[in-house]
Amino acid sequence: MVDLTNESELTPQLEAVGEGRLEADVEIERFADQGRCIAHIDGRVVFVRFALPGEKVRIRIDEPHNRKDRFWTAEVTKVYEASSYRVDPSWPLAGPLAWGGGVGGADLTHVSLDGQLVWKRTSIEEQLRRIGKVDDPHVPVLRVPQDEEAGVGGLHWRTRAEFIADDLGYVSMRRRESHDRVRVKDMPLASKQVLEVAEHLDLFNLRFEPGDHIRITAPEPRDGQTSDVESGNWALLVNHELKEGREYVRERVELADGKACEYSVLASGFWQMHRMAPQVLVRDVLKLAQDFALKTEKLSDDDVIWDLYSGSGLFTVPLASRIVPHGQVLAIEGSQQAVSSAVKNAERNNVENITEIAGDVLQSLRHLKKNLSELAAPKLVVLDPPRAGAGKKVVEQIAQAQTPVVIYVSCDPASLARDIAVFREKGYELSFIHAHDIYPMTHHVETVVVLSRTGVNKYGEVSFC
Ligand SMILES: C[S@@+](CC[C@H](N)C(=O)[O-])C[C@H]1O[C@@H](n2cnc3c(N)ncnc32)[C@H](O)[C@@H]1O
Repeated sequence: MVDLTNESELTPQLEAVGEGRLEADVEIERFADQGRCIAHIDGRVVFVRFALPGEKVRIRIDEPHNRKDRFWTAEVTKVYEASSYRVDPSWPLAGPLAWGGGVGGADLTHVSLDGQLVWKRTSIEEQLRRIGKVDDPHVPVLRVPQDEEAGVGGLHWRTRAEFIADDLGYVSMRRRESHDRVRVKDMPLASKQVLEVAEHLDLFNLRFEPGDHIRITAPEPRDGQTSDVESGNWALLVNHELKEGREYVRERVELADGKACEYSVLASGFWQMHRMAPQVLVRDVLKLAQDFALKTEKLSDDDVIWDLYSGSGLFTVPLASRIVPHGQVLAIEGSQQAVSSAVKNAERNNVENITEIAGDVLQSLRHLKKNLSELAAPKLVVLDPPRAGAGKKVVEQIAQAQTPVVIYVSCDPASLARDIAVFREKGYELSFIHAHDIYPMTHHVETVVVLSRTGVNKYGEVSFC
């Protein structure tokens, strides 16, 4: 540990400020991962929260700070010279601890919406260069329609909001670096529909058992649906058990052709969180499937598509009905409950050309040739893995199946870059990439990529109007 009583251990940059705390004045150098930026103290890297490149700031080093650590982590306490991207925290409670914040969930709350796009673009490009070995990547990051509007400003996008009950049983959130739970009476990232449901339930004044996990799920109403809370299309879950509302909520995704797919989704399960994300991502996948697979004749409408990590069938249903209406979609998903929803969602949309497998993607693909050989040679693979990515072995299975086109939807640029590196080793080229800011106010971002067998149009032009 750094001996705070020993002057020689405190370099000129470091200052002991009482209660075992160390502070320093630093210049912030560049963006790093996890919503942090990089500074240096005496040659040691420090990852700083709530900073921006080019700023001069005072930071407090997180404890414990061991002399032997290769790097430290820290948080801004004071800004001397601000970046042009700095704004007052849009949600102060999620801002720096020193300014009365400390609850998680909005680590870019100090960054303007434009600055957030720059941050995310830089971070994806950096991972692609460093891990994916992609030369000179250009990754446009698109803002979701309506996120910039007055009264929204990057807030109110979560259709699922989660809390914990404090010692008195009130709805609260955990404060970083402590066991404190801070009672909350608002959640600025929650969609307006979630907040309406919270008001209807008087949620922020209810008492739960201390430590209870509380979740509200409330799909954003779409055209033709009532926005009335009385419609009952929402759920209050405590410790994953339904307390009020519905076990399954209805979600409607409007497609570019003016029609819509209807889904029934387990309120406690996975669904794309941003109120517009399902629509934005489905439209992307369909458009990219058309432009990179159908139009290039790599795929015909009677071919096979794999939809891996398929959840409740968000992509499976429109792929089956719009892209291969005379072929088959093989969907593989690990959660049995999500697969049950997906089967019902296919029926709900009158789609019959889907084969669902409940199981681990890698294991299922390994057994495919033996059990379902007619589905073993897909002309298009769509995959949307969890944060850890698909991994080398899954990528190898896709490559072994001689798949000409792959559409990869990713919520983590680092694992995406790792998987892209493997695809490239196996002869695929990055044909298209862009990203959507479906997690404003956080460092998270959703990237959509097309990989095709070498020779297919690199960085092909696709117009998403
Ligand atoms: C990012 S979600 C995507 C779901 C769906 N594509 C959607 O957009 O609604 C990832 C999904 O992968 C599933 N999953 C995670 N690991 C898996 C594995 N090893 N094998 C199969 N499914 C897995 C999760 O249950 C989850 O539904």
